[in-house]
Amino acid sequence: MAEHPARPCCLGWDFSTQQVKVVAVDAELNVFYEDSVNFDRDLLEYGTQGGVHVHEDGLTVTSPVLMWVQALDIILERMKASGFDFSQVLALSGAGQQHGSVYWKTGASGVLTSLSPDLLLHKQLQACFSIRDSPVWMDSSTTAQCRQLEAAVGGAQALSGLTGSRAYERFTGNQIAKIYQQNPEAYSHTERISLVSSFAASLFLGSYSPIDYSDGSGMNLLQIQDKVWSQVCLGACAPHLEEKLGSPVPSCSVVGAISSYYVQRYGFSPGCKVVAFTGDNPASLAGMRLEEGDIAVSLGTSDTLFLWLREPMPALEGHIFCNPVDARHYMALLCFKNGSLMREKIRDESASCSWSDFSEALQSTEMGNGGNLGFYFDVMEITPEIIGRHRFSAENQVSAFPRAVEIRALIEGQFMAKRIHAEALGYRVMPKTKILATGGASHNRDILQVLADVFGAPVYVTDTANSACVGSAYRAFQGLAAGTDVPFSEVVKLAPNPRLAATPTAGASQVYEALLPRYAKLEQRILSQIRGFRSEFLRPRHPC
Ligand SMILES: Nc1ncnc2c1ncn2[C@@H]1O[C@H](COP(=O)(O)OP(=O)(O)O)[C@@H](O)[C@H]1O
Ligand SMILES: O=C(CO)[C@@H](O)[C@H](O)COP(=O)(O)O
Repeated sequence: MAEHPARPCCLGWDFSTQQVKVVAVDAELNVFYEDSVNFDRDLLEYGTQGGVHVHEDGLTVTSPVLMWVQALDIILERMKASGFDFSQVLALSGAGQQHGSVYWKTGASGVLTSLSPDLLLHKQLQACFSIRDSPVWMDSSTTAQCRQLEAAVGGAQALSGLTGSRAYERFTGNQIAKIYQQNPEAYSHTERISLVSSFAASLFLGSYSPIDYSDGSGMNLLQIQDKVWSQVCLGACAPHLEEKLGSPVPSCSVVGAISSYYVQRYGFSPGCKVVAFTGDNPASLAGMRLEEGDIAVSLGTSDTLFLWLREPMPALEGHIFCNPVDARHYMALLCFKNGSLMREKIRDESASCSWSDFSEALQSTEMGNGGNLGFYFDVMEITPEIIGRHRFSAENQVSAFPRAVEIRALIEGQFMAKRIHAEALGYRVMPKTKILATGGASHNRDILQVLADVFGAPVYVTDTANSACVGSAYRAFQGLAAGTDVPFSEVVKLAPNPRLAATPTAGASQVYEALLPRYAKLEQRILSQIRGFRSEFLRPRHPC
């Protein structure tokens, strides 16, 4: 067993779509331990693809809740086997994929508070969930519930003004409403509903952790200005919901001390603090030390783009969340569902399953792709609501591209969409704009080059692409400093600065200034075709 010197630290966890990850960060903010468990590869028995099960209707998407628990067992056992000194952990915090929900069965809190240190968690929590397959952010089966919620509050804009977003299928309130409507018995046997983030925090606390304001903003239930549950939204979703959710708390709250289970089984100090867990995007904002004016682009399972905001400006597109590190401020977020899994599909089809062949294709093609543009949405996209693959040469619509052109069309299209939708929210790229990239695909320099070219701004990365994990560890340090009025920027002042990864190629701005309006126009054209098709298809048929 390797010996590790004593090193006081904080742990940062991330329960994301495809894996559970952890980092240990010392008092000088150096990351000295990293590990992850991948659901598809390391937990074959659950049979997930990309960490999820897509149901037969093509809309319902869930993950087995016990798989998440077992992944935590595996990582903790590995850390123990490697000689990790848990007694040095001062505090921990974490992140979860946003919007997903966990349904604790009546009586589960009793099991949580009396965990036996002799058994793994997943063995003890088997019977603790009234719904064993948790709906996750990729689910888009709740359109009816979304319309009901918007109608209850006076429309989409009214809901957005109140909760930061119009009704979105993946948002937790609509997911809860569907469960209540379709499975009222399971709902009535549920004593607590957690987000993935507060569920993970509960595992460490040995009792139910509250939901934090920032991840709570992704539910269509929280009034983002007053930071209380909206009674009208709760009432429109399901009965007795407030008591099942518990009261939300500021994101930097210490929610308690670690459960004695971890003290006895792994040697944590009983004084180790648990700081409220939050969503993976808010945690990334902390991990990247995002500043006002910067743009963060996360290239994980989903692609997201987010910004620091002083004033909320809720709109019909995009989301406003409470800021995870400064309770007075907000963050804006755009989410794109066809992110890494779409890139992997095109890699497998057009680059022999190899990222290096994929990169070569990007290197061998020109900026602007000779006027060839593509839209690649194998699953119904969130921003904008388009499905299918749509390719356009400089002249007209085409059904296929040569392999290398296909790859550049995918990546340029993904980044043009991000720029267009960010600008629709009022964001402008300025001469001093920095793009901070994170997530699995930020390892790929050629992808980052296209990002720099399309935005006409330099792209920076941090040493670890796990910004949600690192941000969680930083937030744990922030929790330790709570009550001392030390701002987050002060807590993370020793953290390494992001490194420059790509600068715009000469001539890029001319190429993309011309292409962006064309891409936006084609997007509108596809959207209106899809809307036309939908209304034709859904029009009530009168028997003649
Ligand atoms: N070299 C690479 N080029 C492009 N994409 C990559 C590369 N390495 C990993 N990825 C992508 O990173 C994704 C995982 O990203 P990650 O941020 O860890 O996801 P999540 O946090 O959502 O589980 C994988 O699905 C894979 O497609
Ligand atoms: O739905 C959203 C944000 O609104 C997603 O970004 C999820 O939070 C999943 O995150 P990753 O696992 O892709 O990081």
